[in-house]
Amino acid sequence: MPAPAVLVHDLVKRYDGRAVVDGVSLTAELGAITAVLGPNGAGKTTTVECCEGLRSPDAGRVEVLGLDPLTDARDLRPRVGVMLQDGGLPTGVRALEMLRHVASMYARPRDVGELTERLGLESFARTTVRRLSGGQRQRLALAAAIVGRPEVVFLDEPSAGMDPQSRHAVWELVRELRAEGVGIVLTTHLMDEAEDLADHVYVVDHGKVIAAGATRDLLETGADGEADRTVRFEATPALDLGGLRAALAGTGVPDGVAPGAWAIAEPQPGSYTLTGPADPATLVALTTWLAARGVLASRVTVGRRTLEDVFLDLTGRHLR
Ligand SMILES: Nc1ncnc2c1ncn2[C@@H]1O[C@H](COP(=O)(O)OP(=O)(O)OP(=O)(O)O)[C@@H](O)[C@H]1O
Repeated sequence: MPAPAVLVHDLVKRYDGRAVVDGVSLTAELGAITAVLGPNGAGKTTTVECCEGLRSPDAGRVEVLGLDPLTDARDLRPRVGVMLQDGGLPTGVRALEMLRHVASMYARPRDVGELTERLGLESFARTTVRRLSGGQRQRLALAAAIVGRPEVVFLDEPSAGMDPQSRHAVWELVRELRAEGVGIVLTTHLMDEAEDLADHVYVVDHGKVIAAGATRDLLETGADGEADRTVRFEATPALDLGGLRAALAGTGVPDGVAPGAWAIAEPQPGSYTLTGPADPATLVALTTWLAARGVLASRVTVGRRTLEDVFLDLTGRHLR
């Protein structure tokens, strides 16, 4: 069996005695998109930089294509593409010149013209890197990361600062790389980016993996491991949750259930979750109770978690 694209086992990285990566383990396969999702400062970039050979771990093991990013750096260089968060590009050269130069360093580069068109680089091809906008720099950095046909690509916040059109062009290209068998690891704090793109997600918080799995499983499984039937809705803040709990008693199972069977929470002002034996009568009871108070709920969903919900359920905090 070929080695996975990336294998991280019990990685620890400390700065000034503080573990900013604290025992992270993850596997990213070839031909798949793996997202490392978490809020700012969670340790995503540090983890990925250890995989890129840019930082040395304090403990744990990191392998890329079965090799050590530090001691096998020379072997890995032509096989791995890296897009750094700040672009990491030389600033004095023109955009297209730089891309051509990078392409010339590889044995079998992609067609620079085609890549330029796909990522909309023509409009700033002759502009020096220093004068590019953040989004333009990101697109150029992506082109430079993949022009050498790498087997593994690391993308750190790939669509940060991009307009929606560029973002979709980037996502499209990333999906194509996957279809070609490339292993893609991306860090992001954008839950829609992870949901739309990733086959596997690792949710990281305070240097630890707090949830991991196939994206679909994470979204469909509740905190208790059963199929998620949590009812979520938004409405005016500070509703009387005791009153709502009483109204819901008697819905949910044929013989009725005790009020205590429902866990009702308002994790953020105006955002509510009802966890319990949801059935069709639950929604009737909920909306009837709200209507009696003149409250119009929005975003009423049943069992449709987003990655934001996953994070909120686990930490009680929003991702951003
Ligand atoms: N060279 C460094 N020296 C000291 N602390 C650092 C260094 N690099 C990162 N940190 C700290 O480590 C923590 C994790 O940073 P990291 O960049 O890995 O997080 P992140 O999840 O990628 O966040 P972001 O999305 O903001 O980049 C942060 O608290 C950061 O301030």
